[in-house]
Amino acid sequence: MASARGSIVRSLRLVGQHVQKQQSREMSSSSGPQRKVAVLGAAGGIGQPLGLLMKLNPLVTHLSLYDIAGTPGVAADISHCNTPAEVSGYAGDADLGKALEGADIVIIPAGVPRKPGMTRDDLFKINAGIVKSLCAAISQHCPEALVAMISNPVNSTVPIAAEVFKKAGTYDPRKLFGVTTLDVVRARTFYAAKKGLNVRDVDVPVVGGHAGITILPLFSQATPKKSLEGEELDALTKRTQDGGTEVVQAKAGKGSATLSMAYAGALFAEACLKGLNGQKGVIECTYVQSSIIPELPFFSSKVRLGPNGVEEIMGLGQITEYESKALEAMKSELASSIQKGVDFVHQS
Ligand SMILES: NC(=O)c1ccc[n+]([C@@H]2O[C@H](COP(=O)([O-])OP(=O)(O)OC[C@H]3O[C@@H](n4cnc5c(N)ncnc54)[C@H](O)[C@@H]3O)[C@@H](O)[C@H]2O)c1
Ligand SMILES: O=C(O)C[C@H](O)C(=O)O
Repeated sequence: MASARGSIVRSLRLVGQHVQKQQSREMSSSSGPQRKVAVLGAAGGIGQPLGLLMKLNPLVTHLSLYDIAGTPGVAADISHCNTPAEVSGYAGDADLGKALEGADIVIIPAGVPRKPGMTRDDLFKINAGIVKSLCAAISQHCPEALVAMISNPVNSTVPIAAEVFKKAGTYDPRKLFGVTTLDVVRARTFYAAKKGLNVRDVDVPVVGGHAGITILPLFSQATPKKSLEGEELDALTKRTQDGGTEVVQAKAGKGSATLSMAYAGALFAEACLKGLNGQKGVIECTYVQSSIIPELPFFSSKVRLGPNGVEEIMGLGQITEYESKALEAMKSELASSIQKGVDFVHQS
């Protein structure tokens, strides 16, 4: 009897804690700034779980879900979660303006994913056009928004977005990002597992771009610091670079990373929201217009985020000979992917 009463008291206490947490979340959301986040490609493999994670984020007050089809259903479903963000679903070109109007952040996972045997660059033919038309709409309806590009090939789709914005006269390089957070998420996971560390304590900067050898994890700067060299370093570097292919092969024709990408995209969007809201010390690796490697006008490195997007692009820090060789090796591929994106906008 006494133990039954004890367990009822414990359950009531847990319910009380849950309600308190919920209330404090609602207060922080209703007392904080109004923030509209738009997801373009919201009915897709990434878009759906990403929409869900953004609905759970207390910094989001309005979630706008856009796709060419299917979004009313996704929006109705997500809107039933008892968190404060208001949810709207928009489907089709005619609704794109409404989906974007007033957005603070636009996240773009629209476009086709890889199948086994394909490179990310094989997606260029289809995704370049999709990104171009979505970015034209952004420059018309929410030119001040931060734009977080997930659609592949990121190494080219970000330069495409930049050129579209330049043409429209709305380009602000501080507000355009290629989302490379999944590379960081993978590097942290693989490093923690290899070194027997608690993954929550681990960080690994990843620089360069987002395809094969252009992905360069800087394990020499990983924290907590553990010795990593020779074959072990090679294997971990390669696994991080091939993380996307590992998932594509495991899914065997049913697409590429969606759930881990939604998680990574939500982490990145939250960092952008914190920066917009004036939180200090928000640092993420992301692919942005950069001059730290002169021959690569876009490059991913640690970036400090703030109320205007990019506040500071941090240098590479001290890198090892191994990393410096890998950096040299990626340059021509990354430079030509960037140029391919630029040319696409000017030739089409
Ligand atoms: N940056 C990264 O780390 C990373 C990680 C994983 C996947 N990706 C990329 O993200 C993209 C999406 O992947 P997915 O698995 O979600 O694909 P998916 O096919 O499941 O979903 C894509 C969605 O985009 C929509 N879409 C197509 N054209 C559109 C348009 N003009 N406007 C709005 N929506 C449009 C489709 O209707 C679909 O719902 C792919 O290009 C993939 O390679 C990037
Ligand atoms: O690998 C892909 O095609 C998707 C994505 O870029 C990833 O890294 O998982």
